[in-house]
Amino acid sequence: SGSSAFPSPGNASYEYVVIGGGTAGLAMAARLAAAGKSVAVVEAGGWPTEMGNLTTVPGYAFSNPVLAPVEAFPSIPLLDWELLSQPQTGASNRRVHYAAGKTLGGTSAVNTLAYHRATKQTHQRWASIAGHASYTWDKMLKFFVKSTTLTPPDWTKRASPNATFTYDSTVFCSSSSSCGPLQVSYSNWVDPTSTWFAVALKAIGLGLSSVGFNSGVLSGSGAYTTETIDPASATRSSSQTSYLAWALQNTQLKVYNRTLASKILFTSGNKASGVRVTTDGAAAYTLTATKEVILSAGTFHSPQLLMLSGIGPQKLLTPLNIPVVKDLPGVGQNLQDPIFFSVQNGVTTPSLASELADPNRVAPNLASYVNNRAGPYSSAGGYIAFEKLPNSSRAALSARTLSLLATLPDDVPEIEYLAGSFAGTGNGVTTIGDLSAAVLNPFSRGSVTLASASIADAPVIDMGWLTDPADAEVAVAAFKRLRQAWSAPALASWKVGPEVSPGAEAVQTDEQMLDYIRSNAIQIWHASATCAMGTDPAAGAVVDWRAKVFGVDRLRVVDASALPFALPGHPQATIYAFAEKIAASILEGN
Ligand SMILES: Cc1cc2nc3c(=O)[nH]c(=O)nc-3n(C[C@H](O)[C@H](O)[C@H](O)COP(=O)(O)OP(=O)(O)OC[C@H]3O[C@@H](n4cnc5c(N)ncnc54)[C@H](O)[C@@H]3O)c2cc1C
Repeated sequence: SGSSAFPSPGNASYEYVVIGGGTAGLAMAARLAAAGKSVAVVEAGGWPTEMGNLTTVPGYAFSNPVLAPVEAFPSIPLLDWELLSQPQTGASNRRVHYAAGKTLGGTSAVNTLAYHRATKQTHQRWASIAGHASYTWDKMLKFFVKSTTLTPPDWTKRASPNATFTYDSTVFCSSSSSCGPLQVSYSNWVDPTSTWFAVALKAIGLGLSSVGFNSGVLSGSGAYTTETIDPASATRSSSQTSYLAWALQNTQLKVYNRTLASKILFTSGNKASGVRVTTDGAAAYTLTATKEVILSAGTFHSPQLLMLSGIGPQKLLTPLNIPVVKDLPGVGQNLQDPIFFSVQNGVTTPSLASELADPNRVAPNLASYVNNRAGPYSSAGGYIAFEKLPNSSRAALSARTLSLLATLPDDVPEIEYLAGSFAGTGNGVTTIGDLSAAVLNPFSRGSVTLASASIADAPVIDMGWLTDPADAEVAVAAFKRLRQAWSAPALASWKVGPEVSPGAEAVQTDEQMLDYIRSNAIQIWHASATCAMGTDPAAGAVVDWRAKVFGVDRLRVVDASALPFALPGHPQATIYAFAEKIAASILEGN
């Protein structure tokens, strides 16, 4: 079926073959196809709507069972790779399920929708590590702009006391011709708990930002974050609903979904020449790439595919009898995974979680969503704040930790605070307010390695949580900040009863705090840098500034794995912009 966008399985040839129809992969594929290139995208999963409304309705984003970070996690094979980590030696030896989207849209179809950008000096740091000025904020801004369309907040629907704010629209497109497919807007409902958390965070010094978190400034304030929500329908905007939907209408892009890539093929001279794939587990075939193979399989699967194809640490490949195409020691190493943990109290207000859990609220909330695209179902939460720890917290840090933190640029926050909630526990309490802190710049390092030489076996994942003592010290300092925020006098009328978790009695000393964190911290789902960008492959870099893999030809890695380090905060905005940048670079002949 040569004219269909969804070709039948069988050998075929394209200029570009993109492995992974996820966040970065669909943006890459759409841009190359829009320029008239012949492009195929290979995606292991199907369509996110195979799980009904779960991936579509913003209110479900946080209650999606796919998020469960526990060993006994629910199986959702239509959406999730079902990855389970190695025991985390720094985190009570827990094995953790790590969600990763297995569907068109990839992880953009299962994430929790927060959209914001990194800081100006983060981009300067990226440019220095990549050895190329094109990663500076000023040079990257056009790609953030090109990937998105911003819709201002709908103040009628958001009508809620104390929840107005200002923001910077100049960092988004100004005319439809310069706008991109990803929809960025604000929830059409304000969770009352988040307005209280805004008060709490203000009490510890983090007032409301006047520009929001898309202008290259994060540290020192809170903000209602933009989200990847299409305001017209109040539904999730993923790379599938945005870039792919557009490309299917406007380009000749070919999509091989339910198709697993097992190996990148090379011709003599280490030139990538195509990809071995299988659709629905049937006979393998080859998609030839006459120009390039672009690997966008994500933080866990991009290094897996590189290693299965002979590119990686020789000492790991040889024992598995994988012929080495290129000994590249950094592949799968350098994994950086921010963790977060919370302090919880009963509170008097309803919240997103309690609204969705209350049987008496289902009918009115559904009516509001269906008829008016408003109410809790239209919302994915959204108050966050960033800071560098204040001097009062730094006083407790060791010299080593302080010197490690001093290697980060001045404007890079160390902690992110997130306002969340759970449905309540009885005793008259209907909502548990959940204030979390994330340690944004882990010094611990994890890895992705192989269990076998076969794609049938999941990659072996070790996030390395809290194995560097600096992360443990910063985590304890952040935990104390959470309690400071909760003890703000302004919250007295809102809080109900004693601290629910971990409990004021049970956790008092630094040691007890660290024990609690080791036993309860979870990932904030931002693992990255397993095929890190840099200039020196001997020092662990896997790709250069063009995202080209060192030591081979015609192969790039474009996704969260190619980021040089953990970005401060939520990465999807930057991953889309990164894909736009490399697509532009390819089209310019770089
Ligand atoms: C639960 C969760 C919540 C998150 N919340 C947020 C948030 O609120 N804001 C934010 O900014 N970020 C968030 N993130 C992080 C962000 O969504 C991811 O970092 C980002 O989507 C990763 O994009 P990617 O292109 O690297 O990979 P993905 O989007 O995961 O794409 C990889 C694609 O490759 C496919 N693939 C893999 N292996 C193969 C193979 N062998 N053959 C064929 N196809 C293959 C996968 O199925 C997938 O579609 C969240 C992540 C998770 C898991």
